[in-house]
Amino acid sequence: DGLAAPDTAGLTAVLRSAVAQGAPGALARIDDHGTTYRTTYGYADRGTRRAMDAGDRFRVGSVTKSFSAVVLLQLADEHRLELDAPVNRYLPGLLPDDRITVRQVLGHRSGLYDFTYDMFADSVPGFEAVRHKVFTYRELVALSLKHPRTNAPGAAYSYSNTNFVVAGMLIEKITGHSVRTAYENRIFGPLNLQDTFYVHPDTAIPGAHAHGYLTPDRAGDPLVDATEQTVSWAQSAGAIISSARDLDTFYGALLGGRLMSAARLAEMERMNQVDATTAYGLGLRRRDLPCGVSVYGHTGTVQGYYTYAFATKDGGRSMTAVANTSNNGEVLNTLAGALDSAFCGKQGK
Ligand SMILES: CC1(C)S[C@@H]2[C@H](NC(=O)CCCC[C@H](NC(=O)C[NH3+])C(=O)[O-])C(=O)N2[C@H]1C(=O)[O-]
Repeated sequence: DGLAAPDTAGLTAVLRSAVAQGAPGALARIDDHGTTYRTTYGYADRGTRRAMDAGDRFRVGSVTKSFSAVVLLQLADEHRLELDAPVNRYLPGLLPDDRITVRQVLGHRSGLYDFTYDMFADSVPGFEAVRHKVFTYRELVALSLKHPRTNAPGAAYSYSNTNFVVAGMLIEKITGHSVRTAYENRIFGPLNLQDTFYVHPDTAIPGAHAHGYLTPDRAGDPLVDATEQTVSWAQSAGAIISSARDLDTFYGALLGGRLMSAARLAEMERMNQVDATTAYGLGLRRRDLPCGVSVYGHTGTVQGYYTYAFATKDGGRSMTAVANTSNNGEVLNTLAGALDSAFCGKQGK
């Protein structure tokens, strides 16, 4: 594939910087055509001072959106769903505009307002108010519909968690099962993702895991251990738990064409430009790196955890990097450097 060898020293330096900027710890794993690189820095648990381990499980946040999109694209392959059909064909009366289609929802082009803007305007109080709450999908959609749409259906890209709450409703309506069952039967099981779980509404992360620490809005206030939460505000938009090994396996299999037909994968990868270096398809981001390599995957931000999980277009090389803090823009930006180290090598410097 002509890629430069991964710059593992550079990758470790990225993690060290993230810790210097406020993350208690960080981890990264590269799977490159059968060769695995692992690196960690700092702590998984500030209380016990346990060191971060590359095998630690964590909350993946919006990386969940790729899993939800895969299930719906598989249903399209099975002729049980049409991407250009109105959402309201499958969920009559749910949305106030019959023109909003499944494809627009999966591409963040529906115009549905993102209810998390209000929910997390004040980061710590907003989190504490919902960390143990259990929402129904309809309650979350109702929070969105209190606001006008951000754009006419299909007219613009406007990222919104509401879209992937609707995706979860579509999965449950069309399959007749919970999203948990759909994820397990269609992705977790077939790919043997032994570190990957959908435990909503339980709050515990099974097995060895990194604690996640929410950075408060006010400088100097203490970090908040956000590890235990239902993530019910996100569910099919952000509640999956996984590991770097499993996310590398998932995006390697997805981009390697093992989870859906080539035609559906091409639709997932049909991108709308978001800014100079990123684009969005259907539950999938593309990031264009300085060395000319484009990688495909998703980012995740959930209280306590930042995730980058990306792979080359053929799935031959994948990388997952995680810092166990959130609400810290410096750390989020620094962690993006893991992509350059993993896919551009030393030339990425
Ligand atoms: C588009 C994103 C960045 S936001 C979206 C989703 N995460 C959320 O919607 C959580 C937002 C609040 C998280 C919280 N921030 C605040 O409370 C700020 N007041 C924090 O940092 O812990 C996810 O994950 N996506 C990211 C993605 O897709 O990369």
